Amino acid sequence: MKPLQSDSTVQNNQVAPSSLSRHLQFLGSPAKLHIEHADLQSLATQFGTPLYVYSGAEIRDAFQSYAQACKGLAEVTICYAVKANSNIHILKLLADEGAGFDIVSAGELARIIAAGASPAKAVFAGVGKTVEEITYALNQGVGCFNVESEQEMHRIAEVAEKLGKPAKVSLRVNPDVDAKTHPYISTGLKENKFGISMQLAPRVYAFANAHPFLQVHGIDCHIGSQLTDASPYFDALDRVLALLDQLATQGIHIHHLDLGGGIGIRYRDETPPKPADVLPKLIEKIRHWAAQSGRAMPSLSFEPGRSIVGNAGVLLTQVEFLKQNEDKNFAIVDAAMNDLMRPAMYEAFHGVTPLIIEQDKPSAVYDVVGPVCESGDWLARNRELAVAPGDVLAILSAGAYGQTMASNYNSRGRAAEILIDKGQVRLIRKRETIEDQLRCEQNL
Ligand SMILES: Cc1ncc(COP(=O)(O)O)c(C=O)c1O
Ligand SMILES: N[C@@H](CCCC[NH3+])C(=O)O
Repeated sequence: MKPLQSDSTVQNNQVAPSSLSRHLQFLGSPAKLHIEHADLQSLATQFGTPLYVYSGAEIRDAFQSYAQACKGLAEVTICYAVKANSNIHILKLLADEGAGFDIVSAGELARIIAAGASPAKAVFAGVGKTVEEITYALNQGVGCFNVESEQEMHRIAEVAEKLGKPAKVSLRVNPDVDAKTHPYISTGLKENKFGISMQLAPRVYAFANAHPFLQVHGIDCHIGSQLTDASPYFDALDRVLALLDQLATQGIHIHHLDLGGGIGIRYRDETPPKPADVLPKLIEKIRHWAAQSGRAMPSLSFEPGRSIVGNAGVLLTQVEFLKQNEDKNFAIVDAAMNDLMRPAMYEAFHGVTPLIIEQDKPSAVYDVVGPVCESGDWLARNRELAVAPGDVLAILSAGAYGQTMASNYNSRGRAAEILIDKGQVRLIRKRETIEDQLRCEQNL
């Protein structure tokens, strides 16, 4: 295959070494990619591709980086955002580490229950909670609803009254700050659908405070995802604290702050802040505010998703064909946009590397594309890769919003998932079969 002229858009070599994490390393000669001590090529041979593989140690380390950043500073619960990766074995691992959970649907609540976690440690966000979802959550004893509209507050009150079960509520406020991230994953601007405006919040709190079946628990604010700059967190916190002062003058006292998730990860060359860079400073600001206004320090929670699991996972995919059209080379692989939606949806960058680095193997510049019938079905563009048909590639930083955003488009089954943890290789989700896909449409 003729190598293309390299230009500045070409990603030289297969992988930005910085995207390889502590538990994802090339070992041996020839260099083979490993997660902890498991050889990924052997896993691809044993379990087939496409295959998601996660490092339990990486997930634990990432979770502990949050827990340690807050240790001794305040009463803090880290509520892992289930939408990032909702495999029940990963949820169990995190529950065992002490995580609470941020959920957005009855399905996510059912998953944490299946994982053996306590619903009381779950906060339920989302702009469109149905009566059925609210009923289920109250019956299961969900910790708190993060309420996103006045209408939703009324609905929760009605359901709670009907069931005779008081509901704990926090308002998710929209602070109208720019999280400086991709517009599709910014959530804290007034043009976004999320949260209640600062202007409306006092009225909704007053309603909740007066209702016999609502218990005002706290305030919640999540401004967006893949944040690489910490300053929007501080802007949002300033606005939240100002609102709390205003509410206090109405006799509404808030004792819990949920500051959301959103800390980014390195996909290519980003330098996102670490929890230890951000959380202690946020906590210090809250402590200072509480001391100045003569209040007790509130309890806190954070809702990280991507930064817990993103760099703990890779997607393994086999090269089926190398193809050349005009002046473009394609590496056609067996994973596609239905397995990893992020490139098609956000033009997101993911590092790519062959699992085995063979010296002297000729390289060329490829677009790595899947078999789905869409021109947008690409996983990586303009990458210099030394590959041949049959080789297996790792798509890096695929642990968050990978499998959870997967679909059956083109009637493709979802990939299998493997967790490497404490020296063991565990299949944590079977590959979806054609029969699995047909089940909901047959024998009706
Ligand atoms: C309400 C809420 N909390 C937490 C998260 C987790 O965000 P991230 O994965 O960026 O940490 C999200 C997703 O952006 C969210 O919508
Ligand atoms: N799906 C997004 C993140 C969305 C965050 C949810 N509010 C991504 O893949 O980056």
